[in-house]
Amino acid sequence: MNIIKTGIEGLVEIIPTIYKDDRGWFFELFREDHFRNHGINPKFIQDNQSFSKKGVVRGLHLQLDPYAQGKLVSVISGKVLDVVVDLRKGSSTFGKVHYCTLDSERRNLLFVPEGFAHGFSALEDSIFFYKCTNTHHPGAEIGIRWNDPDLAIDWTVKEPLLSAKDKNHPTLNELLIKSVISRN
Ligand SMILES: Cc1cn([C@H]2C[C@H](O)[C@@H](COP(=O)(O)OP(=O)(O)O[C@H]3O[C@@H](C)C(=O)[C@@H](O)[C@H]3O)O2)c(=O)[nH]c1=O
Repeated sequence: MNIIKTGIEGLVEIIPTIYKDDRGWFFELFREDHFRNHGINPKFIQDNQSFSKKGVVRGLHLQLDPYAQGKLVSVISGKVLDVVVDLRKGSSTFGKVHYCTLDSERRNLLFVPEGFAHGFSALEDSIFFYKCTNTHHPGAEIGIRWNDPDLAIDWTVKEPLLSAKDKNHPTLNELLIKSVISRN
């Protein structure tokens, strides 16, 4: 397992070692001790799976404190473009967007710390799997508009299929003005 730093503190990509033999293959999806060696100590308490048809965009989502969720995200089948935005109060990379393609050949994973908005676009029909450090609290959930002009995220899909909820989120700037999110 190779844990690679991104340009954003605490956000790491994990490249597992895949052991192949005549029966098939094996890999370690999560190792607490390996994460700890990199100064990351997530305590996962919920696992989720979703299936998305090619062209679906889910996001951008986050839960506010005290229900913030760190997420270890991956795909079981298919390929997605995973997108995160650092919205941690006081972060030197506040507002920075990070892209990571997750695919079921490399079986790479992204660990997204608490305080990031998260979303993905399905580049193929994909089963998405993620571990969370907090349980689902709908009352603490907020969303940011997928096509926020300031974030200008390139989801690489032409006409995304979105949930009704995801079509109507405010922009990051609107959330900053209302102090739902603060930079400092
Ligand atoms: C996220 C979630 C949803 N649900 C229910 C609520 C709803 O009826 C149905 C679908 O929910 P959503 O439309 O919010 O699902 P989805 O759009 O897949 O939401 C997810 O998107 C990605 C990008 C994330 O980062 C996740 O944290 C989560 O917000 O599932 C749960 O029961 N538990 C959960 O943990």
